[in-house]
Amino acid sequence: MKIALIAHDRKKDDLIQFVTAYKTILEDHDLVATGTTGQRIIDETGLPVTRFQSGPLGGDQQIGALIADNAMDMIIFFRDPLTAQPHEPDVTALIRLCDVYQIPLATNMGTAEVLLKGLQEGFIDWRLLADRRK
Ligand SMILES: O=C(CO)COP(=O)(O)O
Repeated sequence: MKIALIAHDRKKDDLIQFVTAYKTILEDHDLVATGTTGQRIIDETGLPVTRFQSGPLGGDQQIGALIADNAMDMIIFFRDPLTAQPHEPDVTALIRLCDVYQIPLATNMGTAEVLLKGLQEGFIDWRLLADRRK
């Protein structure tokens, strides 16, 4: 499965903690991330990650484009609900595309845990039936 990992600045420590805790699940999958988040995951967990642009520079939109191409299976996006983001429209657009294309999306650690445990149990296997371009 192709999984996107994204965190706003004040949530990056939480995401690193989460990725470290679930490394044994995540290492079996194809990971992508926005720029700064991806670099921290690489540096601090050793997992291979394909990095896109930083969020404010278009990274959310690049990941959204993969959703529209049916090339993304799950989004884990630890948003900061208490800080205004300069690229809020991009964040909203990414979340909207998850809803347009029925892509599992977690915006906090509680839901992310459920999604990864569901992934491990095969609950997301229906994505394998999707018509994939990549
Ligand atoms: O801003 C982000 C998501 O909207 C995350 O971008 P970075 O991973 O580059 O900090």
